[in-house]
Amino acid sequence: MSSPTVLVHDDQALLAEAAAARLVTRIADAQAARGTASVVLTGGGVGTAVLAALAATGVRDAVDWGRLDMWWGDERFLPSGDPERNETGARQALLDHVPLDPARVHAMPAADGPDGDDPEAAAERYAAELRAAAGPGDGPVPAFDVLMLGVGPDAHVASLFPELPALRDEGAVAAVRGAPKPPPTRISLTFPSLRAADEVWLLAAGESKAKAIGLGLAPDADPFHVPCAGARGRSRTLFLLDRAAASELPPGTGRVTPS
Ligand SMILES: O=C1O[C@H](COP(=O)(O)O)[C@@H](O)[C@H](O)[C@H]1O
Repeated sequence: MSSPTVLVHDDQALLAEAAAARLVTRIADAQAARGTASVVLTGGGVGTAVLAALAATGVRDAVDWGRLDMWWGDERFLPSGDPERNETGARQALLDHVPLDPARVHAMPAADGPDGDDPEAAAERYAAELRAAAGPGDGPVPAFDVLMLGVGPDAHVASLFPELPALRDEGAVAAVRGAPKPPPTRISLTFPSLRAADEVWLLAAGESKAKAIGLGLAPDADPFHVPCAGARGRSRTLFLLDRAAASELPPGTGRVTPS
């Protein structure tokens, strides 16, 4: 697992634009090297802003959208098209505006999907889809090129909330019940799946995230209590922050301030 690097931008708008530009480069590099790329999307304010920034930038044409797999780190277990679903936000912000191959858009099952209102079965279905896409050298999930995560004020990432059993789930995908943030029922990649990504990017903006980010970067943080401390990429972990979210970093945290 990689140690985090912290990058601080002036505000959320700049953070979203910079992350979008970074994402284009990372996808284009992977496609140049292997012919294909895979990205894991997040819901939440900054995650959706990054997708909207990507849709708005001319350099989006540097991506071969037909050779990109899109996955999700978590989903609110609601009916298809519900405005609270992370998928709905991602489609509106980006996916409806670029020529993706629909077969490579791997949305998590909805509560009115093939498994009905059964999040455990839906989680197992998504795990099977991930397993089927994994390469020979991979584990139970593909080696994603980039996995993005929003960070909640309680330090949750994906739908891994502090002290819930999903944090200790050794499978690839967990059903989550009793989430403190609505809706209570969700589906989430587990820590082992998040850590399969080559690069993990944690995105946070605003003062309400400062404490969680500070705790997540503390050297002795326990991911069971501070989930964002447990999300790390194999090659690289980036904390992409705005100034407000970076206002409570632990003393001695190295940071890069590009703007
Ligand atoms: O519920 C969720 O929240 C987080 C963070 O959202 P934010 O609006 O506070 O940035 C998000 O990353 C996650 O995917 C989502 O399901």
